[in-house]
Parts: sequence; structure tokens; C-alpha cells
Amino acid sequence: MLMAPKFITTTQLRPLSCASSPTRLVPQPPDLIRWVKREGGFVHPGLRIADGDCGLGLVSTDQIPKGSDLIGLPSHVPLRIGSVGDADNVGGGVEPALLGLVRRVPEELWAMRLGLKLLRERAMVGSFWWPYISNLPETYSVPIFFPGEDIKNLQYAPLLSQVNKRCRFLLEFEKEIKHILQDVKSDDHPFGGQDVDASSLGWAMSAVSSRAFRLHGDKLPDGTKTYIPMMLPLIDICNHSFHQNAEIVQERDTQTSKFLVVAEKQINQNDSITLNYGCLSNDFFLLDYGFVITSNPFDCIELKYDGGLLDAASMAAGISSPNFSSPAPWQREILAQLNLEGEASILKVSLGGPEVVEGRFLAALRVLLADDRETVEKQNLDSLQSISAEAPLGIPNEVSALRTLIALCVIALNHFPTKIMEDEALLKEGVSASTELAVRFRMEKKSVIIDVMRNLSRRVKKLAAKETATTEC
Ligand SMILES: C[S@@+](CC[C@H](N)C(=O)[O-])C[C@H]1O[C@@H](n2cnc3c(N)ncnc32)[C@H](O)[C@@H]1O
Repeated sequence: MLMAPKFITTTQLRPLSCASSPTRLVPQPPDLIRWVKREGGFVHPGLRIADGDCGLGLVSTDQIPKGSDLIGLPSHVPLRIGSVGDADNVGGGVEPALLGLVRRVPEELWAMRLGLKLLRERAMVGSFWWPYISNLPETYSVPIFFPGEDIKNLQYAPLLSQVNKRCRFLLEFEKEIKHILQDVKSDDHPFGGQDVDASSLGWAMSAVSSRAFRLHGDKLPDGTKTYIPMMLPLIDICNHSFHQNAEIVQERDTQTSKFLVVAEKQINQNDSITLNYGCLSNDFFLLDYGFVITSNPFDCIELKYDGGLLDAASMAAGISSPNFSSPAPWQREILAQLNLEGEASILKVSLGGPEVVEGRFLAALRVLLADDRETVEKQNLDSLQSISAEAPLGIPNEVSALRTLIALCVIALNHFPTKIMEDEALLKEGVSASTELAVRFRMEKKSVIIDVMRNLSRRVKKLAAKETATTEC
């Protein structure tokens, strides 16, 4: 758990500490639409910023036809870390000291890299981006800021481990930054001599993870595409929907508008302008954006592939002598091809989402429940991994695999310390915002498991009926 940011304030520098407004960094920030237009950007006249259920959002005051340009940002407006020179960004000269810090952040925490730049601009009086930064929320509902009790309330080990990893990183990075910057003169100091602690780093990382877009950068000499995280002022006021009505188009050839938001469908009066942040599980939505989506079709649960656990699940499902923990050599070969055995193995498997059962996992179950190699070798690995390839190794094999999975779901469900009904009762009592988020997150995970069980049970019933019909014929 991290605390709200606290910084030393000097007269020359804009304080990094929280302003009095409970929501934005300053109580009355500049008009973002006016600023974007002043900088040469385009904003459709039928748009306004409005407060709603998801915080601020962009709302249409008029009917807007499909294909219309909604927002256009010139290339100097996005906040990003450019290539080493960073000369193409107005006010974006990243000092060597800041770049040195950026390079210390692991690639997977890209939001922290850009977060350092954001912190630098937040500290700097006269920053070109101040009209934008002053409009940013002062707090974020991501779990690194949850009280310890609510981190436990998530009840889901993979997310707990991610939250702890981020908190640990921020605490370590605070020490590292303090050590590196202790002798740096105020003129060369990336934060103008201000102290930066884990909480302010967490604020910056969350501001970026919840608002930045990863857009195309230059192609590398070998042809691979690069993605550059950028904060896109005003565009990032658009909230998320899987049924979005707008999309970001990156214009690479014109000099005036490099980043466009275009209406993907007709937008009616009072509609919110929405973008799709990605087909993500609730783990990512909560960790990076601080919200949870009810009945998220992309939510899933993560399990560790474990022969002993699968034997237990299989026996609970009434399958006699399963051999998940002692596969035959030919079965081991297939497990290695599925990356479930051997040095390069990846033992994380998932249930839920559009796939229902991760292909590698399903294939492993089918193969380990098959009695003979010949039947398995008649199938290719793709069909063994596909749930829509109905019973590729025969109905009894498929029923055993699905029943094992259902039993595994029961085990996973029993692993949660509370039941959905208890969670619902807790929410009815009225709890803090972070407890509510944690409880809703774990309820969604349990619903994913229940949905998978229902889906698999339907398949078992269908197969059983098919088998009966074949026997009767
Ligand atoms: C890119 S910002 C969008 C603007 C933001 N609402 C604001 O007030 O500045 C992303 C944040 O908006 C909120 N948000 C966006 N879409 C949401 C949704 N579908 N449900 C709940 N919160 C959402 C979350 O707080 C998220 O971190």
C-alpha cells in the first residue's frame, strides 16, 4: 500500500503535493478544449467535457455523423519520451539525469518511464503541458493505493502478486532515485530539487497507465514496429467501452493533425464518446485503470498447471486412475510441444475469456486422458487445442477432460475465502470505494469460474446425449 504523495515545496517550483480539489490537481484547471484549439488542434463543436459515472468524459451535444473527425491533435501536443534528442517535442528536452532514471525502469513498467517525464513536467514551472497536467486527477483508484486490508480483499493470488511487485518496485525505486540525485545540483535536477517518493512515483505511474495510449513509433531497421506510449490531452478524457463509438487514427504524413479521434458510428446527442482501451481482463483494468467491468467477456482466471492437482480434480470427477502426475514418455513429448514441460515451460494456464479453456491446457488434458498414442497422433496439435473441435479423441475422452476441468473449477471456487452471496451482502452494507472495488473484482472472478463450469457442463450434456443416441442406433 502507498500513501498519497507529499513533496517539499519551494518558491520557484510548482508543488508536486496534492492540491485542495478532491478530484483534479488544481481546483479550477484551464479549459482543456480551449488549450487544444489554441495549440492548433481541432475539437468538434458538438463536444463538451462532462462529469459522469466514470469521472470526466467527453459528451456530444449534437448528432454527429459516422466518420466525422472529433478531435485532432498536432504532433507537439502529446506528452511522450521521444528518441534520445527528444527535440521534436515542445518543452520536451529530457535532461540526461531524467533519461538515466528512465533507463533504470524495467521495460514491463513502461508507464513508470513516461511517469518520470510526467513528474518532471508537473514539477516544472512554465511547463508547456501544465494546462493538461493541472486537469489530471489527483488520486487514482488502482490497488497500489488500496489499504492493506483491501489488497487482501482481492482474494486472487495472481493480482496480489502483481500489486505487491509494483509496490516493492516503487519503494525500491524511491531509494534508488534518492541515492542517485543526492548530489545533483538544482539546475540539473530532473525534479527541480524536489523530493520524489514512492507515492508520487505511484501517482505518476497510475496517471500514465490509466491514460496513455501506445501508438506506432518509427520502424526499426529490421522492419519491426515500435510502440511509443503517449499521453494524448483531451483524447484521454474519453472513457472505455467494448462497444466504442470512436477510434484513434494516427496520421503519419500530415504536419497539422497527427492524432485523430474519428466517429466509428453515428453519435447521438448526449452520447458519451468512448474508445476501446483493449480486450483486457479485469486484472489489467483494475491494476492499470482502477476499475472493474461487470461480465467482462475477456476476464479469465489464471491457474498453475500442476499434475498433482489435476489428478485430484480428475478423481473427484470420478475418473479412475488418471496419470497427470506421471505421464508416459510420448505424452511428455506433447506436453513439451505445448510448453507445459521442459526448460521453456510456461505453467500459467487460464480458464474463461473467449477461449473458455486455454488451448494448451485443453490439449494437455485430452492427451493425458487418452489411452493410446495412435489415436492422438492422428490429430494435429491445433485441433487438440481447440474447444470447438468437438471430441477430437472420442466422446469418452472429451467427457473425462471436461469433467476434470469442472472439478478443477470447483476446487478453484472453494479456494476463495468467501462466497458470492457473502460478497453481495457485504456490498449491501456499504463499504469504502476501495473495498467495493476489491469485492467486485473477486465476485467477477468467481462468476468467470461459474460461467466456465456452466459452459463445460452444457458440452458434457450434449456429448452424453450424442453418445446415448449412437449407442441406441
Ligand atoms: C483515460 S481516463 C478517462 C477520463 C477520466 N474519466 C477522467 O476523469 O479523467 C481513464 C479513467 O477513466 C475511468 N474510466 C474510463 N472508462 C471507464 C469505465 N468503462 N468504467 C469505469 N471507469 C472508467 C477510470 O477511472 C479510468 O482510469
